[in-house]
Amino acid sequence: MEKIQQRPIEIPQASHPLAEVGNVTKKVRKRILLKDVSFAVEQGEICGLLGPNGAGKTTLIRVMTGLIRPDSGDILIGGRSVVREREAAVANVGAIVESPIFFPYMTGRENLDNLALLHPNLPDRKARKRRIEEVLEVVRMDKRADEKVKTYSLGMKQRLGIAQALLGDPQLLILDEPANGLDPMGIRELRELILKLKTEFGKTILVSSHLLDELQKICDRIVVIREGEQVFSGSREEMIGSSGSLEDAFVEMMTR
Ligand SMILES: Nc1ncnc2c1ncn2[C@@H]1O[C@H](COP(=O)(O)OP(=O)(O)OP(=O)(O)O)[C@@H](O)[C@H]1O
Repeated sequence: MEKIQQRPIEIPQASHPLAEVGNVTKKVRKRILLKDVSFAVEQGEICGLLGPNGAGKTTLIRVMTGLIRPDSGDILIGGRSVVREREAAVANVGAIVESPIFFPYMTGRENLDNLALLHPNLPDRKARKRRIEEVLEVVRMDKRADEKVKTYSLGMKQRLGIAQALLGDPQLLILDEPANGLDPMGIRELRELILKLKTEFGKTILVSSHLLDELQKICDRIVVIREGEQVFSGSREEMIGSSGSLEDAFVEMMTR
């Protein structure tokens, strides 16, 4: 039988990459949603994913979390292939893709209890209970955990979403537009939480947002996509360059 020749996947070199996106292409019917996207996120970094509406950010996140398969290319998380060994690769990922969904008539703790049942590394009740208390404390929801989710503010729901993403103690957190709809206090709390997850808990975080001021405050690395194509990947300083701010650099990049 003739062997199918596969193009080698070119993964950019970084010193300790935790997530490596290599030549990812995704099509739906004839439409190309992602075209040859490649970048790496190093251990302990916060990477901002930017792009105008419809650029393909959520699609990329869905591919990275194994929710949809790329047509070509692959993603390695901690060296495991999302395409070939999906379960092992995504065991190391916690994500909020679009809005986190909870049962509104159950309390925050009850919702986490339900979700913790799905985690292979939380096999017994005692381990689940301990982990739920830990994550509630990390996101500062421990005092409100016994109230029904329907009474929570959007900021509290987002924090509970992050608690859910942390249940399996993943190295990589992927947050798709977590600041959407939050008020200034909620945005500040979210920023402090994301920075705490990096500095105190050593998490690596990929976060998409349209709030460029926020991304400028928290990100080490920036990836920009437009119409499915990666137009930039580099440090925050390289992106800002002489523009003065991430917003100015982004607008210049989009209007070039
Ligand atoms: N299953 C699908 N079938 C066809 N088109 C799709 C599908 N999923 C996404 N798209 C299209 O792909 C493009 C990229 O969508 P995506 O949601 O990834 O963009 P985005 O960068 O996250 O946008 P936004 O900033 O508005 O959230 C959009 O034009 C969208 O309509």
